[in-house]
Amino acid sequence: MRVKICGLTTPEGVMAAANAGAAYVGFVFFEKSPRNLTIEAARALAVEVPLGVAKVGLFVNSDDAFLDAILAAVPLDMLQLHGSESPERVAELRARHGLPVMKAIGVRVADDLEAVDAYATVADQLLIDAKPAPGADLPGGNGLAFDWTLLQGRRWPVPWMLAGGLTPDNVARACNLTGARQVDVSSGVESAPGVKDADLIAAFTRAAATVG
Ligand SMILES: O=C(O)c1ccccc1N[C@@H]1O[C@H](COP(=O)(O)O)[C@@H](O)[C@H]1O
Repeated sequence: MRVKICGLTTPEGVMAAANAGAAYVGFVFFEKSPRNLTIEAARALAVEVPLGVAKVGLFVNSDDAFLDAILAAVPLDMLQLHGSESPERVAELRARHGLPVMKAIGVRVADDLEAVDAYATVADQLLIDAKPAPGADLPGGNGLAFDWTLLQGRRWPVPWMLAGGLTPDNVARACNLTGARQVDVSSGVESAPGVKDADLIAAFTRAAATVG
């Protein structure tokens, strides 16, 4: 089981994630998020991440200038695209930056899964998240789960991660229901929006590790 702890904002949070065995740490570059980082803050965190833990940058419909500025300063290992980027834009960014790209797709009903196939041919990984409520400020990071049974029997040709409303209490059940072998969490390991809790991070990775 591989765990991504997203929305880290402090060195303590980064170390809590690494010590708990996270395979990925996520840094958010989206102004509306309570987890948004400046370039300087992100760089200071990224250089402290232990070797072997992948540093993922989360972007929402970012333009080239913004991505260029971040990537010139912050040593990221993967791009997470969490907006309405088209399959063509995913392919373009993957080629332009030479980094693996993980495309997030929001799901509320079975029909939402139709979009996944188009991205499976251009992205290195897929992230299946809950679709936010209409008018929500954030396209993710809302602590909102979806009906996990929608994923039963689904297979894609690239690795995928499950996200959306995961917590230490529900992550094992979510994985057992969906077959997920990678999970991403933000709100579920926080004591308040944007404030990561080391005990919840450890509890989350422990719970994920119980999945057979
Ligand atoms: O974490 C954020 O602030 C965020 C902002 C904009 C888009 C996505 C964001 N987070 C991602 O959302 C999912 C689910 O998060 P949660 O566990 O339900 O809070 C996850 O993939 C985060 O990486």
